[in-house]
This record gives sequence, structure tokens and C-alpha cells, in this order.
Amino acid sequence: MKKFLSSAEQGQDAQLIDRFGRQLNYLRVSVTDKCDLRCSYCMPKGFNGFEEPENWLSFAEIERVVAAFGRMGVGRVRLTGGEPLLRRNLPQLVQSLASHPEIRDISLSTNATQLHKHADALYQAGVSRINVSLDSLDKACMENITGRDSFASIMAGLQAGKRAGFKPIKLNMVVMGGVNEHEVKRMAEFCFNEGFILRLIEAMPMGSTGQNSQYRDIGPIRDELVKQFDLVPVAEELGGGPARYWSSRDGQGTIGFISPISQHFCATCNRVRLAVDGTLYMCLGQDEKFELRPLLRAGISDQELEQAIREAIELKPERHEFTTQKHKIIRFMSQTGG
Ligand SMILES: Nc1nc2c(ncn2[C@@H]2O[C@H](COP(=O)(O)OP(=O)(O)OP(=O)(O)O)[C@@H](O)[C@H]2O)c(=O)[nH]1
Ligand SMILES: C[S@@+](CC[C@H](N)C(=O)[O-])C[C@H]1O[C@@H](n2cnc3c(N)ncnc32)[C@H](O)[C@@H]1O
Ligand code: SF4
Ligand code: SF4
Repeated sequence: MKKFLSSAEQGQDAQLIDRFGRQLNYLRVSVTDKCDLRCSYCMPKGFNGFEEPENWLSFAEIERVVAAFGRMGVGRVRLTGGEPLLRRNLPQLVQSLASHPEIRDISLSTNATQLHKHADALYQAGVSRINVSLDSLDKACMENITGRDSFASIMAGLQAGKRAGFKPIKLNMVVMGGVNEHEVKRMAEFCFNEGFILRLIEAMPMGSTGQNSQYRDIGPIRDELVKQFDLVPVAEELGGGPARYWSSRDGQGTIGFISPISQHFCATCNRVRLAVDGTLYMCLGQDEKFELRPLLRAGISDQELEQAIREAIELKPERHEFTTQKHKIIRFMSQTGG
């Protein structure tokens, strides 16, 4: 290992900056690779995640890694999965992360099927905002996409999320040709009425599922929505992610556009991902990774952990290559949490 100074010794210089000058301030933490749904673009039927519980990072191990990132300027943490609400006692983890003052934003990505049971506890523990996957308002279409009769439980989860106080609540819709693209306008109206922020996402070719995901360029869809809802671009930051936001001039609603394929945002990438087995993935669309679990279980010090993370960040690639087809990503999205 190269010799690094600890973050305390480095002061301001402790921040994590990669080889391309990008400052990292966002860590996505996957707390399980299991899920109760099988979204057609994400997780294949008959597959239930790779990792056995003994290979999962414990809450204490996750907290150590998050705290190390926090000392190096990473103040945003998003909990994800698989489906994060399948991980038992998640509010305990949230509470421990929230006790670190550097961690100023704790958010959650969920399919919301179990949210009605956990919304209040998660909010009380310190999750302030949530992003919920919802690809359709049609019960049969949702069953087709998610592989299960999931619509009613998701709706109940969304209402529980509202009551609990999460703000904002963003709805993530992966737009798929011939599947749900005709529902975009209806979904926008639903979100405007309910006070949710709609986000339209281009499907990425991750694993066999993502490769067959009926990708649609959301550019023309955005142009249509701009006319339909009289949208103007929003300058204000509405999270830490790659969405570009537009709001209706009357202030009634906001739509975010996430276009990793047609207009990628890698030049401003600010994040890495911690998988449930302790692997740090440097990029959603590349294979560079760094294994933290063996180091954590070998008893490394906090300073050595920071050094290891800095070495990992040196591996972060410039961008994905989803469109060049030079290299296919065989991981499913559920392994890294989106
Ligand atoms: N290519 C690429 N896509 C990303 C990246 N981050 C998020 N996405 C896509 O955006 C989707 C939505 O992400 P969310 O989990 O809702 O989080 P977010 O939009 O980054 O979060 P906030 O802006 O903080 O609310 C993901 O499922 C991915 O499809 C990224 O770094 N690279
Ligand atoms: C992997 S899920 C994990 C969290 C939670 N289960 C959920 O669905 O929100 C996180 C996000 O990844 C997105 N996603 C999954 N597969 C994708 C793909 N192939 N392309 C683009 N986004 C994808 C989902 O739409 C979801 O918003
Ligand atoms: S997108 Fe989320 S809910 Fe759907 S299969 Fe993937 S992990 Fe599960
Ligand atoms: S594809 Fe990789 S480099 Fe591009 S924004 Fe996503 S994680 Fe960052």
C-alpha cells in the first residue's frame, strides 16, 4: 500500500478526488442483494441473489465504512438493494449512520412493497427522503414488469411514506418501448396530483435482463412533456444524483430525466457503490472494484481503511461504455443497487 496521511492529518485535503478531478460526495450502500420482485430489466426470474448472509457486511462494518467515507467528505448516503427493506432492523443501521454528523443526507431507494410496515421507524431513525420504483399505474402491467401482483402494496407504501413525512418522494419509472412508454403522461399527472417528483430513467444494459430491456431514448419524451405541461429547466439541486429536472411554470409539478445512454453524465460523477459483500464498485457500467471485507475482517485500523478507500478511488474509470459494446456488464443491477 502507498503511504497516505489520515484524513485528520490532511484537513481540507482529505476529500476524495479521482483521477479525472471529480470529487466524490455520495456513497450508495446496498444492504442486501435479495428482492421480493423480479423487475424485467433488473433481476431474472429464478435468481435470488448470490451472497449468503455470512458474507454480508454487518451493520457495524457498514457503519465503519460509511464513517470513513464521511471523514473524507462524503456526506450523502443512499441505502439500496436488492430491496433494502428486506434487511432486518434497517432503522438500527440508519440510526447509527445518522449519529455521524458528517453524514448529512440519508436517503433510501425502495420498491415500497414493505414500506407501509417500516415508514415511520425509518423516518424517525433519520431517512429524510425516499425514491420509489414505480413503472406503471396499471395493475396488470405492474404484474407483468415486476413478476408479482405488487401494485396495491406499492400504493399502500407510498401513502405510508407520505404520512411518515419523507420529502421529497421521487418515483423512478424505467421507460420501456412497447411496455409503459404510453403511460408517461398519466404518470406525470398522478405525480403532480400526489406531490411526488416523477423521474424517467433510460434502461441500461446490465446483465441479461438489462440487455433485453426495450431501451427508449427519453429525449423526445422530454420534449413532448415540456409542451404538455409547460415545463422549464430547474436550477435548484433536488438531490445528489444525475437527474436533470424540469418544473411546470405554475409550480405544480417537477419531472427529472435520467439519461445514462442518450446523454450520459459521467463527467460529473460523484459516487461509488458499496455492495452487501463489502465490494466497492467504482462505476455502474464498468468492472473496476475493490474488496473491503477481507480488510475489515483482518482488523485494519481506521487510517488503513481510509488508505484502502483512496487506493480504490484511483481505479475509478472515466465513464461507462454501455453504448460501444466493447465490454458487456454481466452483473445484474440488483447486485449494485442502481
Ligand atoms: N449510469 C448511472 N446511472 C445512475 C447513477 N446513479 C443513479 N443512476 C440511475 O438513476 C436511477 C435512480 O437512482 P436513485 O437510486 O433513485 O438515486 P439518485 O437519483 O442518484 O438520488 P438523488 O438524486 O439523491 O435522489 C438508478 O437506478 C440508475 O438507473 C450513476 O452513477 N450512473
Ligand atoms: C436496483 S433498484 C434497488 C432499490 C429498490 N429495489 C428499487 O427498486 O428502488 C434501484 C433502481 O435501479 C433501477 N434499475 C434497475 N435495473 C435497471 C436498468 N437495467 N436500467 C436502469 N435502471 C435500472 C430501478 O428502476 C430502481 O429505481
Ligand atoms: S428494480 Fe428494485 S424492485 Fe425491481 S427487481 Fe431490481 S432490486 Fe427488485
Ligand atoms: S456510469 Fe459510471 S462514471 Fe458514469 S455516472 Fe455512472 S457510475 Fe459514474
